Amino acid sequence: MPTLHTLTNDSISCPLPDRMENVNFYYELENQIHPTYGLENLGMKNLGRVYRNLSVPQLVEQAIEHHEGVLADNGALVVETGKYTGRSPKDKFIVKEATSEKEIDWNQHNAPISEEKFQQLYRKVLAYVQGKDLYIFDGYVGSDPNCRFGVRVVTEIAYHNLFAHQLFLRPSAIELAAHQTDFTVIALPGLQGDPEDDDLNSEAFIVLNLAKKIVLIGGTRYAGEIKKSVFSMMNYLMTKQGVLPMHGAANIDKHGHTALFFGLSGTGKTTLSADPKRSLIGDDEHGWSEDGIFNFEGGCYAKTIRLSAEYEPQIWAAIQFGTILENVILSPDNRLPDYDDGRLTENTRAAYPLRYIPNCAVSGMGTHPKTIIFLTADAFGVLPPIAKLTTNQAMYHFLSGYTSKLAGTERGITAPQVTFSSCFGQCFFPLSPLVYAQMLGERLEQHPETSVYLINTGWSGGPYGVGDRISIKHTRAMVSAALNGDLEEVVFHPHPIFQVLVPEIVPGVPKKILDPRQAWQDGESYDLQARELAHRFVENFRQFTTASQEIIAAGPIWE
Ligand SMILES: Nc1ncnc2c1ncn2[C@@H]1O[C@H](COP(=O)(O)OP(=O)(O)O)[C@@H](O)[C@H]1O
Ligand SMILES: C=C(OP(=O)(O)O)C(=O)O
Ligand SMILES: [Mn+2]
Repeated sequence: MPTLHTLTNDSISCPLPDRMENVNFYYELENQIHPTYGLENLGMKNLGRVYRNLSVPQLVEQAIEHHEGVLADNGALVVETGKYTGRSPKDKFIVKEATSEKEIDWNQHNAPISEEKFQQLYRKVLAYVQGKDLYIFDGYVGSDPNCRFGVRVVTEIAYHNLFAHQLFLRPSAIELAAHQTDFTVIALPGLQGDPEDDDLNSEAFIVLNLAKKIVLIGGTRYAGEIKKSVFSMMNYLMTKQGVLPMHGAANIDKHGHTALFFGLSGTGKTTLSADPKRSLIGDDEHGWSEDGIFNFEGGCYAKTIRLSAEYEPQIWAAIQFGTILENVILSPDNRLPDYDDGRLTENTRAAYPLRYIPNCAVSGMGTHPKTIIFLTADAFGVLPPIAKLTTNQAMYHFLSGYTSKLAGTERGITAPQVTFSSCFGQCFFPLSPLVYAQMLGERLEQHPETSVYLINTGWSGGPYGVGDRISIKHTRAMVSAALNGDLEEVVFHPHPIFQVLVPEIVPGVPKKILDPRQAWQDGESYDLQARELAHRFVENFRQFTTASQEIIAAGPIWE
């Protein structure tokens, strides 16, 4: 009996014997049975089966058939990513060629690789895929129809294709038939690079070729690399369209007021933007154009460590059939996820489409933001949990990007590590932070009604190890107050060191928490720690030699 998937001779319009002499016919026939969907244009030959835009159930079936994962009792597909359970920034490279050489801000985040080494790696890719089954996802990034790019994601494993299907924008049948690729991601976790021969840092590689519009990923199964390399590509391409690309979440209320939440990984973009009182536009990557803001993606990638139905009910409920759970441990008793188990990593993740969040903004678009929130996880525990920023302070803090890298998201980070990450995500931005900062400045000038807040979702009452992480409950109360106008009548006082404006009261938040000095047992230790952080801010800001005096003066007072 033929299996469901096998085409029989009967299903081919012309029976074989009459066309035996026609060599082309065999090619066509082969192509009908095993279509390659244009992969030969990438130089890929002698492939196995190529699947394009399979449905969610088909991809889940394939993943299970190939032992990539198992189903949890809540319906999610649970996979393990092996050695790499987070992003590996040291393994990311940008090909240095005539154009990128001039445009890219070459620094520790944007490391170069030669064109020659890229070609060599590409030849390895072509050799590696021979005889292999591959999955294609053809879709889009950019929810604004005027600002979208066709993306093709070619993957070796089914769950990576499901990830692309859930995270990016899916085409309708008509769009799929006319799909054009603007850039391509090829993810082959089984292909390991050779650090010496290929000029890499390890066996893992994420190589962006901006000129050829190709991303090569190998040696790592962590799906976040697919998402964030597409983001890096967007952060390069969008500026050319006059769109400010942003590492931030967005949601909108019923009056059409949009809020943006900038923040480095782990600071709370996904958690706080999923708010039952507001419609989620997107949890991670947006563009700000002349018309308003729009999501680049069509799905979310939430952290699930210690996830609770009480504090993150929407994310909890989004974990269902079609969702991918990465590195989450299943309880052997009931096959339900044990979100408290960080045995494989602290960076356990759930990937699901936006529409799994009730009341989401399906268009993925919003108005010009009324409120902008910069999220920071302060491991020193000295920044106020909420403060209002003047425009110059907003520019200062956007360029500084002070926060902590939290455990797990990046390889090698096991405890909060203080960092200054410009634009709250410097590792994803190929151009100089000044380019993005200038675009933000222009927008803030055009929209003077926009309020900007700095919210510390990190520590309070002492540094990491001594103080506690501010509770989600209190942070949510502060976010709500900032978004629903509750703070408009409140009196603000400038912080003596950081100068940012601290509100006297926030409904639902104890006064003691609002003043960070009061939250510490010993005020003098607080002052010392706060001054140390202020010093770091000032030292870090020295790199921005072209920033205006007003912006420089908006930073913390150190002497
Ligand atoms: N006060 C807080 N605000 C936001 N998130 C918090 C807070 N305290 C703890 N968390 C936890 O921190 C993590 C924030 O992660 P996430 O929202 O995914 O960050 P991002 O999307 O910015 O990478 C979640 O695991 C959340 O449960
Ligand atoms: C996927 C990531 O994004 P975030 O943690 O910002 O949600 C990441 O940084 O790897
Ligand atoms: Mn997130």
